[in-house]
Amino acid sequence: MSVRLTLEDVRVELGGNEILHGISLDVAPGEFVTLLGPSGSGKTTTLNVIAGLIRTSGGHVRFDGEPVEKRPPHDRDIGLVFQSYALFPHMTVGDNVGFPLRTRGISKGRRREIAERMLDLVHLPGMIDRGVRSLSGGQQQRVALARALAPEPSVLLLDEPMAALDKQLRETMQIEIKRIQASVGVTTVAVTHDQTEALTMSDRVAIMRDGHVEQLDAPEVLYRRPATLFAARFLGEANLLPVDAGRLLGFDAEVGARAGTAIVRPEELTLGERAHEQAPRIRASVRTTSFQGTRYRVECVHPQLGELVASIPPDVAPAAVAPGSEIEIACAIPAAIHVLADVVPPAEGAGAPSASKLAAA
Ligand SMILES: Nc1ncnc2c1ncn2[C@@H]1O[C@H](COP(=O)(O)OP(=O)(O)OP(=O)(O)O)[C@@H](O)[C@H]1O
Repeated sequence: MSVRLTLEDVRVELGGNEILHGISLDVAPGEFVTLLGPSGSGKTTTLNVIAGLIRTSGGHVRFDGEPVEKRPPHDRDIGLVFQSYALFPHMTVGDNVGFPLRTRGISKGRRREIAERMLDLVHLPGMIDRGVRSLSGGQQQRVALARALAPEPSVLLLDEPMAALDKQLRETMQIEIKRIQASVGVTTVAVTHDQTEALTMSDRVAIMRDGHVEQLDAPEVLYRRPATLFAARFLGEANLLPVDAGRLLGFDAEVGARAGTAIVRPEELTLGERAHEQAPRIRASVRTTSFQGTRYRVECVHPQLGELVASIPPDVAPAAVAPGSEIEIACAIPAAIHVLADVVPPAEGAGAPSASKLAAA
């Protein structure tokens, strides 16, 4: 039932401007791919192209190799879940879930049967006769998902499905959606600008930037081996440190490239006393420390490297990482640091913040 979804060099023009500049994506049957990127990078436009709601000006959209770009939305066999659930408020839960089956001429009895099965799947058993107005936001979102899945679509599209939920509920629903998607095995593309959400739900994440895909990879690969500075900074925090003549500046340690930018994640830095004797180290002064439950996030400043962020296990004495103190920061395994060869670190690296995280837009 689930299909291979392929976008080949897809271009879109809106209002005289090219918005998508050649998007290529290959989503395997049953795979969950999330489009992640800042506001305006083209995530929603890409999703709308797959749904058939926006016309392409070039390239192809294929389901199992078959071009579908000329097919209207209702002829594409797609399930859609939006941020604003778009449930029919005057209908019962069951009628909402069964709605897409009505237009396919499926009998009332059969619709009820399918709706019951779908409501079990989304963990809302016994809710079939409830009015949707009486449901919480999270429950409404489950109904929207049940409705999208009821016709057994070839492709499921999720557009910021969690945006209207509070943080705790969002985290529960991310795991729930992943569970439901995996059990149904439907090819899925989701849009989000929440990196945790992308990491939690997806088999692979496409980082989008200015109407193109910057990198498409498994979350672990994106985090450990980002292909560009943009990808490194968009997903998680990164200390971007210059590498010159094969050595990591400041730490004076040998790394795996002659010149470029080292992507040093906060957890790759630790307190000197916790590292092995030979680990290269620097002295830095602590600017701010925040306790985050499982780690201390320590922001410090080094005269040559600028601002650095280290993630320290929570069992250190708070005084050891107190703001204003001078600490020793070690880089435990310099050889394991990912270096973008021949990529010049951004100018802000010199004496200014080098640890950066693009705010989720
Ligand atoms: N109908 C339109 N006419 C002209 N430009 C448009 C239209 N719709 C979107 N755009 C532009 O296309 C670009 C991509 O928009 P899109 O909504 O796909 O981005 P996005 O990554 O989903 O952003 P967000 O996270 O804010 O939803 C933006 O610069 C936007 O201004």
